[in-house]
Amino acid sequence: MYSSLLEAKVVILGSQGVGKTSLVVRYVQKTFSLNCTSTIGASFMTKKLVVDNCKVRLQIWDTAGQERFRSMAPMYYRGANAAILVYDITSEESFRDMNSWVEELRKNMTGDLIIHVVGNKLDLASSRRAIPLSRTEKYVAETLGPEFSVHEVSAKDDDGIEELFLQITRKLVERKHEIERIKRINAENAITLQQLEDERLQQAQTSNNSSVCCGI
Ligand SMILES: Nc1nc2c(ncn2[C@@H]2O[C@H](COP(=O)(O)OP(=O)(O)OP(=O)(O)O)[C@@H](O)[C@H]2O)c(=O)[nH]1
Repeated sequence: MYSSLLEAKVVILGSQGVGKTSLVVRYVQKTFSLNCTSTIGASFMTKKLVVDNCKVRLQIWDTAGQERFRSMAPMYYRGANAAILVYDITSEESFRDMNSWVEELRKNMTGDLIIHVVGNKLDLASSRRAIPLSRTEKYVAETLGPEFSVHEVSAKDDDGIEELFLQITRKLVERKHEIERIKRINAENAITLQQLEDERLQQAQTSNNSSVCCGI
């Protein structure tokens, strides 16, 4: 018997071609393709799992890495409980880009956001590695602090992906009460905003009606 259900939002960010879609598809559908099409805007997949006696439903948002979609990203990371920042271990540029995501999230999100930095394409490490793991670990420790985690994974070889999502889910379950409290506040705020909007529309209608009366 499970104690409860936790619904949480996880967003995947990173530059074009680092393997964000491949990572999500590998985790949720257990498949991999070398011929993925580039993501347009964003899409999401759902994954259900049980961790520490808690049923969890992860809503995983896969965002587009192309520069032309960058300005849309806040729409997708808003309300996220965890973010996976992906770079490609064979690409210096994608590593630098990951840093810009860190800065953007720090500016726009609260400290509650769980952030995991992920170097993908570990299967290419022996032939084409450009970013040593020690460099990422140093960067994360100095920039984000010791509570942030670093992983190297391969969507192609299904290496490290289950472990990545398991670690994130464990943290989400630990913070379950806080996540539910924030959700309740957001829902209440949404109701208040709706009430304000209804009142505004009602007032506008009343004044329209009265101006019609005056005009007669
Ligand atoms: N060797 C190797 N190739 C990978 C791996 N993951 C993804 N790829 C390949 O990298 C390319 C890009 O993968 P995608 O998953 O589309 O990358 P993305 O980050 O979602 O790209 P955008 O949607 O354009 O942002 C594809 O050809 C994948 O097959 C991996 O772990 N190893």
